[in-house]
Amino acid sequence: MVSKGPLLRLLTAINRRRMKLLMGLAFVAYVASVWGNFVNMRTLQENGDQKVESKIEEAVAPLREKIKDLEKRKRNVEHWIGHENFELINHDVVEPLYIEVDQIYHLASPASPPNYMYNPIKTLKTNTIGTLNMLGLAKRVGARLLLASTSEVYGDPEVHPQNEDYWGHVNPIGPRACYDEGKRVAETMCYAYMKQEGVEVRVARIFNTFGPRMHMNDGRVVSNFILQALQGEPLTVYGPGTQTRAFQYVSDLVNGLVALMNSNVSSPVNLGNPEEHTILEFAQLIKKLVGSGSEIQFLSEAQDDPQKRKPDIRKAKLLLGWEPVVPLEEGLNKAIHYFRKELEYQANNQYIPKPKPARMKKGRTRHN
Ligand SMILES: O=c1ccn([C@@H]2O[C@H](COP(=O)(O)OP(=O)(O)O[C@H]3OC[C@@H](O)[C@H](O)[C@H]3O)[C@@H](O)[C@H]2O)c(=O)[nH]1
Repeated sequence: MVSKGPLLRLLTAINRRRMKLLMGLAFVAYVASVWGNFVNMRTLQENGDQKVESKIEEAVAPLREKIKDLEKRKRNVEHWIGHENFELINHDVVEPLYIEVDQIYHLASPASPPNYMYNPIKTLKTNTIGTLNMLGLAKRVGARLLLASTSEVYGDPEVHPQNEDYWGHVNPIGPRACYDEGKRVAETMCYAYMKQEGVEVRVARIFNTFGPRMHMNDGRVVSNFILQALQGEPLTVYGPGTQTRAFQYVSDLVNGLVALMNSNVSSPVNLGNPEEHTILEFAQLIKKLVGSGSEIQFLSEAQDDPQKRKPDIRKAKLLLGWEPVVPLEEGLNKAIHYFRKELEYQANNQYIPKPKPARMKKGRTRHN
């Protein structure tokens, strides 16, 4: 999810050859995580079905779907492919990377709770070994590194709204810990490299963000509710829906990341929209904007789900001159439009297994 404006402005401002590699690296994150999921899926399918020959076709079908997912993710950057200053590199940040860059936007990591919990060890490796590799690269080539940290470093907060001085309230062995603690130690690594090696670091604590080009299976609340509302399915609220979140539109986030990268602020900065809603209010708003007759269904509460979250963005306003400008409903309408198109795209590009030909046995047709 990128906004053309600030990135293109940036392209012209910085050495073109090196910038090209930076752009590639920025997308490594996302390609690596999709690729990781693809490989996991392949391993699971191979292990689960190897004994039963007749099940192979069945096992391969979801894999084919996954390959299509990978292609779909490539659609997120297709408008950049062919641009003279853009290069897409397929690389897992858990492995060292040797390239020449000026700036590194280190965005690698799944960010959706069901995705980062799906393979917690890989989430930990990406945020720990991956961050060490990116810091090592920054040190070697003298690049500045921006870490995409998260509001989840505040855990289930006891301070509201959350400002950057708050140390957080995280369960270190809970289901979210792979991400929360992974990002916390990633921040620690940034400041160790800054103090010991003089690496220039920027740390953005990103609050809930949404927008076009999210994955249909992302699993976070915005995409879930919109897709459910568009398909007339119940909107699944976890727990009573009294927990709160504040959602920012993706272009605001991108502007904030670019402003932070090019600032002289090395301490962590919250980037988020402080307009806070309960999840139940949010479900009702999405139903209204979609014009959907879907029910609201209450499911059991997610373990360690933060009960309140709202960014204090005074620091970003003061030091970066940044604040979100896209109103929630305007952003949601853009996301609704995108997901409507994605559903149409999916309907027209589905993998449909070929029907098996009917076999003849003793003169009569047998259907399998
Ligand atoms: O279908 C759903 C999905 C989610 N929810 C609830 O909606 C709230 C928001 O859930 P999301 O999964 O969208 O995201 P969370 O706020 O839990 O985590 C996010 O925090 C900020 C970022 O760093 C990450 O994008 C992500 O970890 C939670 O209370 C969750 O329980 C539902 O009620 N129904």
